[in-house]
Amino acid sequence: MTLLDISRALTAAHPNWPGDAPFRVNPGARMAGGDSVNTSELCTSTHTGTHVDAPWHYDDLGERLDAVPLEVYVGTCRVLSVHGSGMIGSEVFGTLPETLPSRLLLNTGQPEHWTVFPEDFRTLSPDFVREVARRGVQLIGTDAPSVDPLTSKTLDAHHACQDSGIYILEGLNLSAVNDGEYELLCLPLPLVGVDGAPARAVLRLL
Ligand SMILES: Nc1ccccc1C(=O)C[C@H](N)C(=O)O
Ligand SMILES: [Zn+2]
Ligand SMILES: [Zn+2]
Repeated sequence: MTLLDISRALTAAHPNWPGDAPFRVNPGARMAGGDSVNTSELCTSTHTGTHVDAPWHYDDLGERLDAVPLEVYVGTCRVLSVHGSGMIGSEVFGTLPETLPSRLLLNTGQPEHWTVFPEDFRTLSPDFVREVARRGVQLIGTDAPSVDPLTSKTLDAHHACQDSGIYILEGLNLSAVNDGEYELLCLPLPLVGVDGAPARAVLRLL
């Protein structure tokens, strides 16, 4: 079985959403220092690297992560390249079939590694979100750090997703993936009561 890892490697140098707590793996016990094992202490924003958003991230009355069914993140998906700049809108509808699998992963051309946080990335127009929902999508994934622009305060694409019954997966690494249909296996950390969580996401060839 071949698995394509589409998660971002989390290194000490992984850049963060501006203002969030920096990603850190601090040393705990060290065998080199006489301890019986090696351990580490993890410090991370829930929105670092490849991660899912729970609706509570952008809606104070929205579901927390533990209320989101895992089935959302596992199953057939389509990977679609939408390289370019600015908002993704109605111009891509013509290239899409009338019926889409439940999961749509957007390859906007982000590189495998971020050395600095990409402040200018492709985002989604609410019209795009509503139209792919109509065609059957229930999860949108993107290789960008967000579905809305960095400075957005209204988070229109996030809310359009919630209104259309679509969940959100962000910060994928699709740099080595061809367009097509795959099985997505994405499992967020089992954190309770939170707004989102880092996830390991892989694609299985169908
Ligand atoms: N940490 C933040 C602080 C302020 C504003 C947004 C964020 C985000 O994490 C955005 C994000 N990755 C998103 O879910 O779209
Ligand atoms: Zn997020
Ligand atoms: Zn988001």
